[in-house]
Amino acid sequence: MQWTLLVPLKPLAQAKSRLSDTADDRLRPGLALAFAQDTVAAALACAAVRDVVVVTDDALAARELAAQGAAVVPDAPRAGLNAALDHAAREVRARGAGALAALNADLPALRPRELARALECAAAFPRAFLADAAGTGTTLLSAAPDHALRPLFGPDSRTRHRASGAVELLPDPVDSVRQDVDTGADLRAALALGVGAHTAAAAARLLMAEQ
Ligand SMILES: Nc1nc2c(ncn2[C@@H]2O[C@H](COP(=O)(O)OP(=O)(O)OP(=O)(O)O)[C@@H](O)[C@H]2O)c(=O)[nH]1
Ligand SMILES: C=C(OP(=O)(O)O)C(=O)O
Repeated sequence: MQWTLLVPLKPLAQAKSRLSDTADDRLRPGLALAFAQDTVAAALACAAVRDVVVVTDDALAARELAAQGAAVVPDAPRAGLNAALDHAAREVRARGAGALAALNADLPALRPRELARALECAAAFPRAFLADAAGTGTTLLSAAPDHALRPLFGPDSRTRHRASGAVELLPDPVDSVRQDVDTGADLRAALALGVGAHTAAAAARLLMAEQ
């Protein structure tokens, strides 16, 4: 099965607010963009992915991610993450997309093969999801062709996605797909897994600023 991935991204100036004790206002937007660039690069390199559609209103991120090969859908509802995903899912389905998955933009250690493994498991179910490394959230939510995505991201989304009937995926280790970065500790965990080039450069700038 070939997938269309929806990658939602907040305006960079507001993104990753929980990283404010790790990266100040001058560095945090660049860090959020770097996470998204590494996420999109790995997604585009995944053999199971047909296309990557970034859902954002951020002009700089839209330009940079389009240059990598992603399509961009504006966050027209401007009513939060789930509304943005619902809107983008309708748009891409109207243009003929089949299997869909929402994938967070904060997965800087993402490995194409691990993403392929998670999507391969997801292909067996109408709707499925992958829990994040912390165990309470969700990094990926999938919908087979002809099934609505029905995103329920946010606090305790693992429980909410399960309660909605989505099947929890338990693939062989896919740590890089689960390791979202919300906090400084998450960033250290992602760096230990091995991040993409954009995040490596942004993390080096963080270290320089600390000295
Ligand atoms: N398009 C769009 N994306 C969103 C919105 N809210 C969150 N996202 C994205 O959804 C994904 C998961 O969100 P979070 O992990 O909470 O990221 P965040 O909102 O930047 O982080 P915090 O500010 O710390 O809550 C990230 O890729 C965000 O950029 C929204 O309102 N619109
Ligand atoms: C929006 C989510 O991400 P986070 O927990 O990283 O805020 C979620 O897990 O549903």
